[in-house]
Amino acid sequence: MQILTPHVYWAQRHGEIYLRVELSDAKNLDINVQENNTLQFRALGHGAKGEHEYEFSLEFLEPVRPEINHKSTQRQVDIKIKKQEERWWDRLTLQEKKPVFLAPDFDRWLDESDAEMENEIKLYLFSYIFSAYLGLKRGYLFMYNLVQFLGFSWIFVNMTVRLFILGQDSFYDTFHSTADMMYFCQMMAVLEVVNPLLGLVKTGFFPAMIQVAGRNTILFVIFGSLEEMQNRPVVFFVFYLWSTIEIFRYPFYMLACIGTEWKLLTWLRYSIWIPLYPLGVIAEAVAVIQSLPIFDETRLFSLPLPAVMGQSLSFSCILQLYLALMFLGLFINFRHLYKQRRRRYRSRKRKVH
Ligand SMILES: CCCCCCCCCCCCC[C@@H](O)CC(=O)SCCNC(=O)CCNC(=O)[C@H](O)C(C)(C)COP(=O)(O)OP(=O)(O)OC[C@H]1O[C@@H](n2cnc3c(N)ncnc32)[C@H](O)[C@@H]1OP(=O)(O)O
Repeated sequence: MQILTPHVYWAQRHGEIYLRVELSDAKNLDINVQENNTLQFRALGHGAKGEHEYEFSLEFLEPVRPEINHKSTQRQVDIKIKKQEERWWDRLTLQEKKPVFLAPDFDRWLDESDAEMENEIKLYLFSYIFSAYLGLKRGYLFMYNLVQFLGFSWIFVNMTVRLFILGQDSFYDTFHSTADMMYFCQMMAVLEVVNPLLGLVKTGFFPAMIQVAGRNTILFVIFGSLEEMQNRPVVFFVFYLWSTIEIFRYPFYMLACIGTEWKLLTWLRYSIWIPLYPLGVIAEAVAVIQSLPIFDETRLFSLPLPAVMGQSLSFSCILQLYLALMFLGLFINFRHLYKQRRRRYRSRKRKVH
């Protein structure tokens, strides 16, 4: 079979070369850049001389990257090649005389200043979109933190006022007076697991997951589903410890969203977890332990077992396993928060010197 050369049209930008090969329904494409910076093209297709094998080679003026992007359509083969260095070329090939099969692709053609203008427009658009994204992200995070701050502040103030007015009696109806708001805040807190997954915040996924899953187990499974637990003093201690940290953490994040920092607030965010976290886990553990006999008695959430193994597995067995997990979770998050604290104060010291 006779080997022919197709018509090839070219255009460039600062970073890439575009080739349009006039071959319809091209098959068996073999396109590569060889070590001598030469593009080798071979394909079977329908060109100016009908259905044939067509081939050509082009030695480029300057080095190009070996990887090639190409697409064969019913009408043509489009090839995109990246230049090794982003620079405008005076011509396409090393040889000064233009190969006869090669011509400018006027559909894509731009001269150097037009290409620069195109780059500037792209850059402008990119920075516009990027700053719009940053604005949206900041707005969303600010609103999220504000809503959580207001929610937890409401819980904290409500509990504090009731404690002052009713004294120890307030321990017994914490759940009925604050549970709706706590449900709302803790459901919203699921976004704290989603945010790092979407790359919106730098928080680690696992520490956030442990925090949210841990609290929601206590709130929805232990307190929410067992009426017998709802008027116990342990609810007061759990809710009070949770809201105490959050009324400092969320305003700290809000200020970070607008690029501000209050030293005292930062210190509180990165310090009060040291006593609060272990106390929180102890309070949560007490709640779990108190719920065990209730789950045994009511058989709520018990898992049916095959007849040979007995009637059913009490949910309290799963909660006993969860108790061990809680201390593992405490260890992981304590270490995480300790590292965050060190990172924060070490980087501050470095900036001062
Ligand atoms: C795998 C299955 C697990 C199953 C779970 C079973 C185990 C259960 C164990 C449960 C134990 C939990 C007990 C707990 O519930 C008890 C208590 O809470 S008691 C009260 C005391 N608690 C605390 O002090 C913990 C408070 N919580 C947290 O601090 C966070 O939730 C935590 C994820 C633990 C850590 O926070 P983070 O990693 O986010 O640290 P940073 O604050 O330093 O943030 C890092 C950077 O991200 C930016 N960021 C983060 N979030 C936001 C936001 N919402 N808006 C804006 N910016 C945000 C932040 O500014 C930092 O940026 P930069 O580094 O630039 O400063």
